[in-house]
Amino acid sequence: MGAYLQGSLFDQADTIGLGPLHGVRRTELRDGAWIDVLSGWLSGADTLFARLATEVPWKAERRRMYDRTVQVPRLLAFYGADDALPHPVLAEARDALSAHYAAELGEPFATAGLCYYRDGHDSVAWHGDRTGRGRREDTMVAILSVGAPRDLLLRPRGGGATVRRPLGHGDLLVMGGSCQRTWEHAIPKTSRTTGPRISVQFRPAGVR
Ligand SMILES: O=C(O)CCC(=O)C(=O)O
Ligand SMILES: [Fe+2]
Repeated sequence: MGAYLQGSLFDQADTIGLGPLHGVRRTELRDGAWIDVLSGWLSGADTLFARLATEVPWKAERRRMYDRTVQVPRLLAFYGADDALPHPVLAEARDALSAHYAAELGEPFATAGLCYYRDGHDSVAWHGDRTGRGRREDTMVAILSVGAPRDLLLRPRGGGATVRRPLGHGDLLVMGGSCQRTWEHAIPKTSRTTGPRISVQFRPAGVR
């Protein structure tokens, strides 16, 4: 609670709305991967966090790990290309991203995956989004983060220095190029006191 209230000092706007995308800054990573970052793209992010936290039909999933099933350490929701998103600003965000990256991506963002990290025990382990075409082809995954910041870590698959970007309060990070094939990303657990965070990942059709 303390951390969440402290966080909200950074974003006291009540009105939920998106800024322009032209301030996005690209960082080239090795091996044909890159990330684009825009801090505070969405204003009213803490208000949106509260709406999503209560209104999204969150699912706690279990996954098979070798010979046992384990609880996935975050809550999940998935919206396919034809599903209505849980807040109109998310459709606006998806469409703005599709327009901004149209020439480079060659197709629109279509689906939205949502993750809810309730506290520092929630996390996502090192992975690439490689279930679909991201395994073979360059693509993009755009992440909009609301609520308290958590560190997104990226590291090259072949070994090398880790890149760390704290994301929360309406920040945008886009992973592009070969990022899902040649790099991995994670949201590590943290023992620091941290408020809850929700991330929204926009992906083209056939990328997971
Ligand atoms: O929460 C995030 O920012 C990352 C989530 C993620 O990597 C995924 O769901 O594939
Ligand atoms: Fe991912």
